[in-house]
Amino acid sequence: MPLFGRKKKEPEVVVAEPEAPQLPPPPPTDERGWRSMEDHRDYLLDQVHQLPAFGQQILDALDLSICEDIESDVDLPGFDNSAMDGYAVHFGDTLGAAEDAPVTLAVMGEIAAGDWSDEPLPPGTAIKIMTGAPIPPGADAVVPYEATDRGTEDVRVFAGAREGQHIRRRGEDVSAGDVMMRSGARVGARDVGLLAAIGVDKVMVRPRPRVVVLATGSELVEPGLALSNPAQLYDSNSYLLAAAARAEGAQVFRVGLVGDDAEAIKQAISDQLVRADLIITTGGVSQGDYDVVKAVMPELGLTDFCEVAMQPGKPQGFGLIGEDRVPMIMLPGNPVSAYISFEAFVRPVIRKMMGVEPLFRPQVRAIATHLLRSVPGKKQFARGLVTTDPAGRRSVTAVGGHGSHLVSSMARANALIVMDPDVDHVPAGSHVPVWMLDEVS
Ligand SMILES: Nc1nc2c(c(=O)[nH]1)N[C@H]1C(S)=C(S)[C@@H](COP(=O)(O)OP(=O)(O)OC[C@H]3O[C@@H](n4cnc5c(N)ncnc54)[C@H](O)[C@@H]3O)O[C@H]1N2
Ligand code: MOO
Repeated sequence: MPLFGRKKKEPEVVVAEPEAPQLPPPPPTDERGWRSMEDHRDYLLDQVHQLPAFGQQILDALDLSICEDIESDVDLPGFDNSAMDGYAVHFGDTLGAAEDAPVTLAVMGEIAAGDWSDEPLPPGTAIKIMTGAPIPPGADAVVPYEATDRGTEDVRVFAGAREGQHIRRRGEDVSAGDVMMRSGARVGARDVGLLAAIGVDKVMVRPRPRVVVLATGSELVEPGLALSNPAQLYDSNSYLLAAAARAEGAQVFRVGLVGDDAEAIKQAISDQLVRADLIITTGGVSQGDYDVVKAVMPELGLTDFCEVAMQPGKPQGFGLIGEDRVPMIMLPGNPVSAYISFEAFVRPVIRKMMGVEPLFRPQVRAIATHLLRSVPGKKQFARGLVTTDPAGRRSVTAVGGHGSHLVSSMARANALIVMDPDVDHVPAGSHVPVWMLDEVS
């Protein structure tokens, strides 16, 4: 065979199939195939991100998380000024003044709040001064009107003044360069006042997440309308979740109801993607023949349906939906399950998006007023009513039963009693962990 006539073999080019996008590997499960509440929560938190900060007018920044340290450019007060309506004087001129031995001083004029003059106050004289007006050079005390005869040409002073009395000093409240707010703090009403006082009109904050809330279920009816048969019921979940999300600071769009119809659900979710940072649905995530959410959502994005070792709230769904991978949390339909799932999963997600700490409800301890029973193998969330005695000791009483449909006892509760999967009961008089639902954090 001619040496040079042999054709070199072309190396075979192997083109790798592009990998289909996937959610990160889910957390481990137990022998029943269930995950822990904490693992599922952390799995969701890992897949959502803080929203980018933007400049917001201070009043509209209320309740949002600030993303910059705010240093004051100014002193507060910005100048020495009077704390009283009265007369600025040299305190030495008033020594020994008394009701029966007044000191008389010539009045040089008047200074109102907002007036400014470099003119020093001559010794032996006084000048009328209003609250907030600048102290003239040389003056070192203010005598309030009540200790004078309120004279306009001359004034009689009936009490000796102390050096510096009723003078508010420049910088005694804030010095230029002081840090007023730290990045990560939540802007409260008093912060808004302080920001305005130092002349700041806009701050960098994380926005309110736009949260779309949608209920699924053909049996549901909008409150205010008539039920057309006894098997129908009012949609309470979308209101409950919308209210809970709004209370956390989200900008909520409550879309309302969609029936158990695959096309209608796909259409409704697709329509909402454009305005959502987070979508929350309820219903249709369990094993039922009409649990359509679970069936159709994989067509719209990356999804994860699972069972969590908790009660209520066992069936859960999560997705990153559409081209923009909008996070979607699909909660169970039972109203108590939906709410407890909100507390366990949605609230921390909203807080992460807003950059608000702490992400989780602080777990505090309360004394059980009676025997509490739990279902071992699941983290149990019972509805509780916590009372606090004058010494600050909390006691908790369960309200209602464990049923996930008991909405009235949920409304009466102010706490969730948390019993870990290894707990089957808590004796009366023992401490039990609770999440306080109405405390602002
Ligand atoms: N065979 C099984 N059945 C069920 C299981 C299971 O593991 N195997 N899990 C149960 C658990 S736990 C829960 S929680 C529910 C969750 O079911 P879905 O998410 O599919 O919810 P639905 O079936 O749509 O509704 C359940 C229940 O809640 C009422 N509901 C629904 N939406 C609303 C609303 N917006 N407002 C008020 N009430 C609502 C609905 O009428 C049903 O009564 O599944 C169990 N079944
Ligand atoms: O988890 Mo279901 O939420 O037990 O009623």
